[in-house]
Amino acid sequence: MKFTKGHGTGNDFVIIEDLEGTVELTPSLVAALCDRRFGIGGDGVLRVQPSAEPGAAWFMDYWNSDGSLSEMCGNGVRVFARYLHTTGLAGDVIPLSTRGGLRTAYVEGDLIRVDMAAPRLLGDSTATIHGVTYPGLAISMGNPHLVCDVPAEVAAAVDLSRAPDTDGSLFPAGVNVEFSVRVAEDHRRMRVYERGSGETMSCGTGATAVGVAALVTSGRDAGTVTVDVPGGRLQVTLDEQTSWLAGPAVLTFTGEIDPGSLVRRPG
Ligand SMILES: N[C@@H](CCC[C@H](N)C(=O)O)C(=O)O
Repeated sequence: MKFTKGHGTGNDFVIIEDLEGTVELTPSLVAALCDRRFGIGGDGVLRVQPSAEPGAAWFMDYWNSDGSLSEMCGNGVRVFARYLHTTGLAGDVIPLSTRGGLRTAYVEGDLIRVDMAAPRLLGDSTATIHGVTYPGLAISMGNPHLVCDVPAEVAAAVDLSRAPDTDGSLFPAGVNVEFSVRVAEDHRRMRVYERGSGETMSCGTGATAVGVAALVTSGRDAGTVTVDVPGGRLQVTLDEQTSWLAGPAVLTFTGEIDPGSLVRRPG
């Protein structure tokens, strides 16, 4: 199986081109591919497939590193677009379909900007870690997020080695939790616990949710927010129609792996 590795601000993916629909991806194969010691390593897998949906030539088949599926992945869209552009499968403007709906990526040199669609505000909720409860704002970016505003020292110290406890009735399929720190008026820094992948160096839908939360909690429905993640810097813009995510996306290496050679991690 041929693959390409890529990342967007450190959120890294194994990209598998499957134009004929012949690759049999399973949750256990995805988990084995994403294992950083027993496999290639990655926060998720992006399978490149032709889209059956009108308006998009390509479908981003996104899988989390534990083998679960998600509706959307913002950095995934940017890396997926970089792959399509670099391999000549697409031009500078790339409409693509995801489980969360159509998105369009724009290749602008080193940056890839994505129309992330309009966010949906789902109301207040909480995340609890080691008995401490953090209030947050629930936002759907196609996939579910909970943005908790915290002081810098809390964000630095919070234990994200396991999933925060969250409201199962609001988030029946789990949630991605962002800990957002105010750096300045339109500047946030965040850490994230991603559903299905654990703590990652970046989350594009999460950064977009953080930017949206920063704007709406200050009474605005439009603006641009810089969001720093452990792996770099993203720009989030909200306007009357939609939200936007911009940042770098790079392909790092290619390779070939025999799925049969992947040994299951013991335990
Ligand atoms: N890293 C992604 C989000 C990936 C999906 C997420 N873990 C989920 O299960 O919803 C991003 O860049 O948005």
